[in-house]
Amino acid sequence: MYSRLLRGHNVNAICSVSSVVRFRSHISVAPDEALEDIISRSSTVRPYSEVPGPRPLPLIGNTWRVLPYIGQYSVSDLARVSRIFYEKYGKVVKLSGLVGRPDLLFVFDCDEIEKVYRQEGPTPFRPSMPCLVEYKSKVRSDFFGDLAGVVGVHGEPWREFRTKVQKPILQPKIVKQYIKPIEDVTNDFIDRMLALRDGNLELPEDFDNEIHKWSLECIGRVALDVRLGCLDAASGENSEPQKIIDAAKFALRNVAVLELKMPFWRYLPSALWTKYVKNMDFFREVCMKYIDEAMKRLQTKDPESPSSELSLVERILANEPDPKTAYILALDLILVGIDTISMAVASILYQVATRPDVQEKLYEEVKRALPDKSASLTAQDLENLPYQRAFVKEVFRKYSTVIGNGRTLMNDMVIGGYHIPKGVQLVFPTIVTGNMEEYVNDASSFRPERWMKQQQQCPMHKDKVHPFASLPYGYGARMCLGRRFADLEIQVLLAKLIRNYKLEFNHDPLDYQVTFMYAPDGKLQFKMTPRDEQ
Ligand code: HEM
Repeated sequence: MYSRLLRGHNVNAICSVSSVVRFRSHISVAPDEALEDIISRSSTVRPYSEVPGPRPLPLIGNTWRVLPYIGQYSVSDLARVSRIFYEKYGKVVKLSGLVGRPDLLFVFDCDEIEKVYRQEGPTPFRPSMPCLVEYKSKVRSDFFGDLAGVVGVHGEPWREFRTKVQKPILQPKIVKQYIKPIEDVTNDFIDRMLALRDGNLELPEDFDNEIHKWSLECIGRVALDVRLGCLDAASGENSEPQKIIDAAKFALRNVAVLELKMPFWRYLPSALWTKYVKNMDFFREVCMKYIDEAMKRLQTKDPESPSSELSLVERILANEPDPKTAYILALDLILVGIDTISMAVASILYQVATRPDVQEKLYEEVKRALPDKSASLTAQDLENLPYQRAFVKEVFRKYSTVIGNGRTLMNDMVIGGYHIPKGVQLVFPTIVTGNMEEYVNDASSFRPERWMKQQQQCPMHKDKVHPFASLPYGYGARMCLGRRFADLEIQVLLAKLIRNYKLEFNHDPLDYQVTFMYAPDGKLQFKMTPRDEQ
């Protein structure tokens, strides 16, 4: 829907007006300020047309660069491409002439990123997933109606929905109540890992799929109070949970392809677009089956049940009479909450297994915090793991699972000394900014200590991290809705695993690649040895 609106927006007209004038550098623009006012008080700001970047070819623009066979970039190379853009063109880079979509503006300047984030209004516009927008607002508008959820929804409808649902999902007091359910699921996952090991104590080649099963089982338990059975021995490739995982992966992993590589679905329904719609229909229907069952169970549940036993859906229903809100929220959470955290965990475990010194420090800390390794975890136990928390932050900084975030400019703005017209889509590539020496001291070293309180840091290093260089969960009103649960799930899994087992990776090092997320590409055949057996 919004991409259609933007298509009509004449970026070039603004450029041509502005190109005759030089503006003053680094002026923020008040939201309702007219272009003429900016022009009249500016003398050094450069016009949009002068922003450097790969030159679009006549007629086919820059889309050819990501086309199969002839293009120089592939979607899986997006992290590398971001780095090349920075090295070749500087801190502000324009990728224009993309079929069916506004220009992309890559911003590698953390002060400018901060400026954009800090002045965004109450309804920030993250330009992700126009294909999902099309699906929710057009193809299946009969189902979604006015309540389209948060993912791919913008403006007032997004704000209204998010306001209704975010309290139980983000309140630390409520989130802590899920430590036990998540620990139960995680214990089953670790048992399954043990059972899956081969004669060399190594996990199977498709271990990343097992991580996906754990994350789906966690969401099912937390959001719907249902155990989906993903971790049962019988859960094979034709099981329903596996189909949910495959459908969610397909939906997210084809976004970049549908947007950058094969954007022609906007004009003619391509085979990939038809498959995307069928896949989303399947995903929606199979999830609805479980959500419906959860709703039916609720009707027979004892109203006196303690609040610690409520699922997220129940908490929403307690304040929101329209059950559709709960349905749509659960769908959104399942859609974006499986692949994101699974790939983050794949990356985190790979870093644990390939950094024995760091793993020993993690182990020493968790042994102190949990002297009885079989005792249940408490919120206080997790509080006592500062190095573990810092370790996760450092993995996110150095190997940013989400390679970048973005915002559509809602008003003209000056960025990096250039006048940028509204409608342009800003990309903040955290995979690059989190590794820039200018913003992070000793950026190439992996040092979790940099995130710890001053007294725990090495006196040799003056640790500085620009607060906008590494934002794994985004920023502001639109920040990740599942971040507290994602963090909790990661912390519980690491504590339970490292307290009891040693992880190794005895194969050729893996390269990181972008699927939807940025994660090690290859077989995660970790060797898992019980600590007591050494
Ligand atoms: C480590 C794992 C995860 C990472 C790195 C991550 C990262 C992100 C980022 C960067 C955004 C965009 C924020 C912004 O625009 O400022 C986002 C949005 C979102 N995330 Fe996550 N996420 C993770 C896990 C999850 C999980 C497990 C769930 C659900 C249970 C989830 C649900 C969402 C939702 C619903 C949004 C859209 C929020 C909105 O637009 O209002 N995420 N996430």
